[in-house]
Amino acid sequence: MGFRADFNSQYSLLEVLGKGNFGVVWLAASRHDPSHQVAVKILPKVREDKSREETLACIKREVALWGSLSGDSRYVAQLLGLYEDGGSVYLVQQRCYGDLATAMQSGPLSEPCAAAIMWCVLSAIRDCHDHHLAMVDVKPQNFLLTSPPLALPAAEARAEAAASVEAGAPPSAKAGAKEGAGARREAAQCACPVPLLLAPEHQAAHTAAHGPCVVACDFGCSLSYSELMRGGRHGGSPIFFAPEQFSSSYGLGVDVWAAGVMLYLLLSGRYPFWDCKREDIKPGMKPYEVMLAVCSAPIQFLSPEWRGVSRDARDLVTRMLDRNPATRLTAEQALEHPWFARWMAQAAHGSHGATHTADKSPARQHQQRHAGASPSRPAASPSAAAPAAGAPKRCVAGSPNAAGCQGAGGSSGGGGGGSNIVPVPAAVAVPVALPADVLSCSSMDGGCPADVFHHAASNGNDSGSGAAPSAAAAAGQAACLPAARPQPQHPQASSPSSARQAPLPPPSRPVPEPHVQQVLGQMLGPLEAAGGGVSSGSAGSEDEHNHQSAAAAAAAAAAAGNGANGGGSSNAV
Ligand SMILES: Nc1ncnc2c1ncn2[C@@H]1O[C@H](COP(=O)(O)OP(=O)(O)OP(=O)(O)O)[C@@H](O)[C@H]1O
Repeated sequence: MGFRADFNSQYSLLEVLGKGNFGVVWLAASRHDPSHQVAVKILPKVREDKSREETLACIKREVALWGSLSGDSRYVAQLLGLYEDGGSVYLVQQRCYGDLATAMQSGPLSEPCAAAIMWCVLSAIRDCHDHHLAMVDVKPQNFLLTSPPLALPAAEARAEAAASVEAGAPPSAKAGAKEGAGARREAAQCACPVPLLLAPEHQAAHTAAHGPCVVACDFGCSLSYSELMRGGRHGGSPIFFAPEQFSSSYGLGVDVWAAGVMLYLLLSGRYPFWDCKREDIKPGMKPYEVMLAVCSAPIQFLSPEWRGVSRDARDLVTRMLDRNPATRLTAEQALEHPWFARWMAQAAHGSHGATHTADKSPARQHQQRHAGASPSRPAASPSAAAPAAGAPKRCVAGSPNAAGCQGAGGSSGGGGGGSNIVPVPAAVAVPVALPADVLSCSSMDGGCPADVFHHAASNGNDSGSGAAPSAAAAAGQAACLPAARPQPQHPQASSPSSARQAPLPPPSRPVPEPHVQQVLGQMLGPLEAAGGGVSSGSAGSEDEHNHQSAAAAAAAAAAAGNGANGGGSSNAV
C-alpha cells in the first residue's frame, strides 16, 4: 500500500485500548522517545467476508478520507503514521481516552458541558463539510476524548446531593422555580465527565494550548460529495439517521441531524423519538420501526431530565432535528446559535480562542466576537434531583401522524409542511433485525460490511407503497427493555472531590510523521481523479448542504453521461 514497513522499530505496543469491528487499537510508545505515546489501530489485511483486495480498498478509502481531514481540522483525531507488514496495516493516531458514549454513561450532562462537546462535534462536521465530506456516522461512539475522563459521583450520590439541595435550598435554587429546577439539574443530575468547562480551577488551566475536548474518529462510513451525488450509500447507525437517510439520496445535512440526536442525548440521556433512556432502547428494533419514529414522532422535551434546560438549548435541538433538510441548520449555522454564545464564552476565551487564528470561518469569527462575554449562568456544581432510577418503562415512539414525512407513512404521512423526502422503497419495510443495539455503523457496500437497508433493498422491490399501515402500527411498539438496568458506573467513579483531582489534558496537538502527507497525496490522487470530490480547501455552499441539490446534480451528471449511477456503490478507490 506504500506505507512504511518499519513499525516495530519505531513503536512498542503497550496495552490494548479498545477493539473495533475489524481491528484492535493499542496504546504504543515511540522507541525513540517513550514519553511520546500514540494509539495504533492494527487492521488485518484480510477480513473474513472479503478478499484481500477488497479489504485493502476499504482501508485505503477510509485512510484517504480521514487523512484529507486530519491535519486540517483539529476536531478530527490526528492521523500520525501509516505502516504495514505482510498481514496488517498500522494506523498511528493521536492517543485519546475512550469514546464519548462511554463517558456519558452516567447520565445527562450540564449545559456548559454539552455545549463544549457539541461545539467540537459541530466543528468537526463543519470541517468535514468544508472538505466536501459527509461524516455519515455521527454518534457518541465516534468522538473520542482528548484527555482522561473525569470521575463522576455515582448516580446514588448525585441523588443524595439532589435531596440535600432540595432540603437545604442554596440561594441559586431559591431564585425562582425555574432557576431552581435548573440549579438542581446542574447540581446533581448533570455533571461533566469531559474535562472542560468544569470548576473554576479547571477552567483556569484550560489555556489556549489545550485543544478540543473531543475529536471525531472513524470515517469508514463517510462519503465524498460526489458519492453523495451518486446517491450515497446506506451506511451509518439507523437510530441517528435523518429522515432523508431512509430514502435513496441525501446530503451533508444528515450529519447535523445526527448531531441533533447527540445533543438531545447529551442533555437528557434519552433518544429524541423514544421515551426511554439510552440504555433502555430495545435491541433488534426493526428498520421500519426506527424509520417511522424518526420520520414522524414528535420531538418533545417532556422527560424530567429536560426540566431546567434552557429554551435556547431546546431551540437548537429542534432546529438541528428539522425534518426538512433544506431548512435544517448547517453545521456552521448551528455553531452560530445563541446557545453557544451563552455557554462557550469561557471556552472560546480559553481553549478555543488564541490557537485558532487561521480559522476564518463565520463560525470562528462569531466565536471570536463572543470571546469576552460572560455566561449568564454558572457552570455546573456538584449536587440535585437525579431522575428516579430505572423504573420499568414502556418506550413508545410518538404518533406517526404528528409530523409529516412523505413516503414513510403512506397516506398517513406527508402532511408535514414542506418535507421533501423521497418515498421509501417498500423493501425497507422487510423486517430485517438491526444490529444488536441499532447504534453501530451498519453498512458499507463497495466491499465494506453489508447494510440492513442495502440488504432489504437488494430484493429489487423499489415501489414506494406498502410499508405504511403495518409499519405505522409497529412504530408504536418500539419499546424499551422491559426493566431498566442499573446505571453503568465509570470505573473511576467515586466522589466529586476525586473528580476535581483528575489529571489535566495533554497540552499539545500531535504532529504527523513526514511520510504521511506523501502517502496520502498518492492516495488522494486516485480519489479525486475518480470524482471523489475530496478537497483540502474550504467550500461547502448552501447548495451542497441540500440533498435535493445533490439529487439534482446527480441527475444532471447522469444526463451528461458522466457515470453517476445513483445505485449507491462506491468506486472511490
Ligand atoms: N485514538 C484512540 N485513542 C484511544 N482509544 C482509541 C482510539 N481510537 C479508538 N480507540 C478505542 O478503541 C475502540 C475501537 O476503536 P475502533 O475505531 O477500531 O472501533 P470502531 O469504532 O468499532 O471502528 P470500526 O467500526 O471501524 O471497527 C474505540 O471504542 C475506542 O475506545
